[in-house]
Amino acid sequence: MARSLARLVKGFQSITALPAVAAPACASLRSASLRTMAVPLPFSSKPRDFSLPNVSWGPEMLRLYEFYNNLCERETEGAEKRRGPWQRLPSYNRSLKYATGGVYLSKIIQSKARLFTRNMRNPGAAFEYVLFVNKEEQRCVCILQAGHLLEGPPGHVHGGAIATMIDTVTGTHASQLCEPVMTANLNINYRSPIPLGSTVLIESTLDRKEGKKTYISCKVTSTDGSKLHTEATALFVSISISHLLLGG
Ligand SMILES: CCCCCCCCCCCCCCCC(=O)SCCNC(=O)CCNC(=O)[C@H](O)C(C)(C)COP(=O)(O)OP(=O)(O)OC[C@H]1O[C@@H](n2cnc3c(N)ncnc32)[C@H](O)[C@@H]1OP(=O)(O)O
Repeated sequence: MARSLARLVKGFQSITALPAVAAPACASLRSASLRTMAVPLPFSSKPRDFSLPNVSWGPEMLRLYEFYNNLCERETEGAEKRRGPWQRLPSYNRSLKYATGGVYLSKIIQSKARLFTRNMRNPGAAFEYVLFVNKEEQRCVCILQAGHLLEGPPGHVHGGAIATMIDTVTGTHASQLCEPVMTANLNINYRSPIPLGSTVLIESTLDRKEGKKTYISCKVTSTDGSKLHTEATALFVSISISHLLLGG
């Protein structure tokens, strides 16, 4: 048990320590790099980074991706590239594979476990999103393109899917500030429906930290900011990895 705990902690550390990175800009995406980044090699040993553009991304998703991706690099006077204020967060669809030898879950469950928001094989069918974090401003921005399988009310995104994305964005933001954390409380006000297939912005800001507690606010808007779709507040509580293993 102690050995598997150590393996799990090491695994989680390696996942959360994965560097946030800037990716190539969109101009080149339409050509060679889109092909190489979007389509995972069938037998690649590298995990696929789901936050990179793929063929399903529409023009608005690509435009915003390019906008924030450009902010990930700052050009100095000597035309040198330096790290900018924003960082793109890579996103993978499984954590257990890299985290543990599998003591507390059956091998079958463990081998099949996938991150809820990254479990669709068809690009564009459900959650297409990329997160950028600005550590100086303690802000996080997610660009979401909501696919046709997320329908709730006819032609619009399901409230549970919106809640999932808010939890994902605020949770990722909180774990950037003080990892690991779990959602203790999530309050959501749905203000206007999100059309299926549309691209929206999900912005998360740190309200305050009090010991083990991290309070975060979040809003979902149209990409030009003119329409407020959803507002939320969330509380995250810092946990130890054994909390997950021993069932809280
Ligand atoms: C792990 C790393 C993975 C990395 C891989 C990356 C993967 C890619 C990222 C994707 C990101 C997805 C992010 C999804 C994040 C989830 O969805 S998590 C899943 C949903 N959440 C849960 O299942 C949590 C279930 N609840 C629990 O486990 C426990 O209740 C909690 C939340 C950990 C709290 O534990 P606890 O023992 O009650 O904590 P305790 O020390 O008693 O309380 C601490 C403080 O919090 C307060 N508090 C606790 N609960 C509440 C509450 N509900 N309301 C108000 N206050 C509360 C207490 O009053 C206390 O306050 P103070 O007395 O200190 O002032």
